[in-house]
Amino acid sequence: MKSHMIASPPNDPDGLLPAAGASLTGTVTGKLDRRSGNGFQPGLLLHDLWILAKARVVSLLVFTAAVGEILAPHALIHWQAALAGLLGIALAGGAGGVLNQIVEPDLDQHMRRTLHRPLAEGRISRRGAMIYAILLMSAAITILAWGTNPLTLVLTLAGTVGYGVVYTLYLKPSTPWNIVWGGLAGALPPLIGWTAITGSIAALPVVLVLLVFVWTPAHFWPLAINCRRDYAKACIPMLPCTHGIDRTRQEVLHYAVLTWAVSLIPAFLTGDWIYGGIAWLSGAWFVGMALRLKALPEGPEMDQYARSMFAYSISYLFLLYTGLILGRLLIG
Ligand code: HEM
Ligand SMILES: CC(C)=CCC/C(C)=C/CC/C(C)=C/COP(=O)(O)OP(=O)(O)O
Repeated sequence: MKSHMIASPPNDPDGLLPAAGASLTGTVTGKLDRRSGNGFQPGLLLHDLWILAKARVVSLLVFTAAVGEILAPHALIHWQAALAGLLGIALAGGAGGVLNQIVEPDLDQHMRRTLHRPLAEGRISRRGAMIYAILLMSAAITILAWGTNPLTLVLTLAGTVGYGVVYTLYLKPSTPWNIVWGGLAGALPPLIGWTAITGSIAALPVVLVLLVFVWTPAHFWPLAINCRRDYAKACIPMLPCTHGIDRTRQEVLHYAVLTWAVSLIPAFLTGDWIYGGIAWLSGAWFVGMALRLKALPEGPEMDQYARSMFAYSISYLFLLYTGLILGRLLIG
């Protein structure tokens, strides 16, 4: 199935990758885990369900959907559809995260970032996780069917299936461009938010989808550079493993510039100069980071900087979408 050669991992010299139990979403799991011999702990179960649903990632998905809703005409009048849309996306996004982890416990065990996840450590069974995914998805479908419209329901289902099935099962193990196409699922929420209110598609939310779509590679590949040895060990053909670090840094720069350019389109569409200013400045910083990442010699400093760029990518997307709301509130 794999047509891409994965470089064998060099001896791991770095204290750069997160320590065991210190994944971005797994820090607390690591701590709780050491107490898990003490019988059933509801707090631990709740935390595991939170991790399984990738709740922190989902929170940004929901935020981008909320911005799609706020930008739609007459959002306040349709507040019930707005609420149903956000709840549906949160539940369906969570189901996508659970499906992803049901497929990948073996892979997760090989990566320090993910080895303390509930399925990887066997605290939750595949069957239990599948029941959880079905419950989340059933709730999402019920709420979206009741409170929104068929287009919103179909787009949300496409997001869950696109991430939980197409990306996880087919793209991720087979091509280094997995996240470019897989990112489309995670890019849909601003459009889903818009359709929840209007029931139709328009240019502005499509540009907002394009924005998250082109942002995703520059969001993820710096982390993949940082975690490349673990990806190689797990035989996942991520770009730094198949095409090397230099090519990956070049692609990060391409996508950072593309994201900067696409981020300016909404300013032209809406005439919103507050957003335009925020997009220009925060995008220039992102491109600056990509340039510095490219210039650094390979080694611990570059690995550390790659992780900083990954962290900034999240703040950057949050800033852009906050800028869109600010502009709408202040300029109208
Ligand atoms: C295929 C597309 C994507 C890939 C491969 C990807 C990959 C990742 C990875 C591997 C992490 C680290 C998670 C962890 O350690 O548990 C992460 C974190 C994160 N991602 Fe993405 N991501 C993608 C799309 C998105 C999208 C579309 C959004 C939101 C719009 C997003 C928002 C976030 C956030 C907020 C975090 C931080 C989570 C935390 O702090 O725990 N990602 N991403
Ligand atoms: C509209 C809708 C419902 C969309 C759902 C889409 C969704 C949940 C996208 C999240 C993207 C994400 C967390 C990728 C992680 O990649 P990975 O799985 O390779 O990372 P990992 O190594 O941390 O598991």
